[in-house]
Amino acid sequence: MTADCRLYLITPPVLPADFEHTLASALDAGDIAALQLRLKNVPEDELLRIIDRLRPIVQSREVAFLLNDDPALAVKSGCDGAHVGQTDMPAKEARKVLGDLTLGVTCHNSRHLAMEAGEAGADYVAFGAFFPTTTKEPPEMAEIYTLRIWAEMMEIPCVAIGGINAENCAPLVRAGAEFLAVSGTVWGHQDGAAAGVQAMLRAIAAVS
Ligand SMILES: Cc1ncc(COP(=O)(O)OP(=O)(O)O)c(N)n1
Ligand SMILES: Cc1ncsc1CCOP(=O)(O)O
Ligand SMILES: [Mg+2]
Repeated sequence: MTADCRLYLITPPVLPADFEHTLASALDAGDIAALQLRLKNVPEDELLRIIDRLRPIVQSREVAFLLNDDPALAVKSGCDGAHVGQTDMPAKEARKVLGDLTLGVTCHNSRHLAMEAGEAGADYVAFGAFFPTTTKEPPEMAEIYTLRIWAEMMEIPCVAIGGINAENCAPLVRAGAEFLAVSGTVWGHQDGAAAGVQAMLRAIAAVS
């Protein structure tokens, strides 16, 4: 099953100057399902200012604006949802905080964690890291088998993440990932973020 695999962008760990412009060019380069703001160790007031700057750019393009780690701040700041990991807020609590907003949950390489996330009300589950990445030190690597079985058996959409690029994404698309979450391959693309998005979209479309 290769249809309907969409791109999910994660911001760089540190936002470069004029990121608004880069972000807009990436979002205008092709179909993007979501943008996750993922910044660590940034005080809440600064994060709120950043959200106020970036959220309209994303939401005006009908792209979901998701906040990493902090469901309460996501609600407070008008985001479309939040992504929580296993050591952030428990998924059940995150669902209560978010109401009807989108909830994504990190499940590493575990279908068991993904089942629990689904029972707690997750809108998507994320498996990874599938490939080496410099964006984060992943606690665990994930197997394509985990993704394939989940996609075959379960209705809840799954996101694949970790070191994904245009050259290595085909097996994840073939395994049934509904979304590919990428950061480095887009923001670090030698020809700019728009070219990074287009390379990913071409690679996804080429899978048959
Ligand atoms: C889509 C997506 N998948 C996984 C993660 C990782 O979340 P987490 O395990 O909480 O690690 P941090 O990203 O918070 O360092 C994610 N953010 N997004
Ligand atoms: C947030 C996160 N969680 C697991 S790997 C990863 C980093 C994804 O970024 P990249 O696409 O640059 O590997
Ligand atoms: Mg987290």
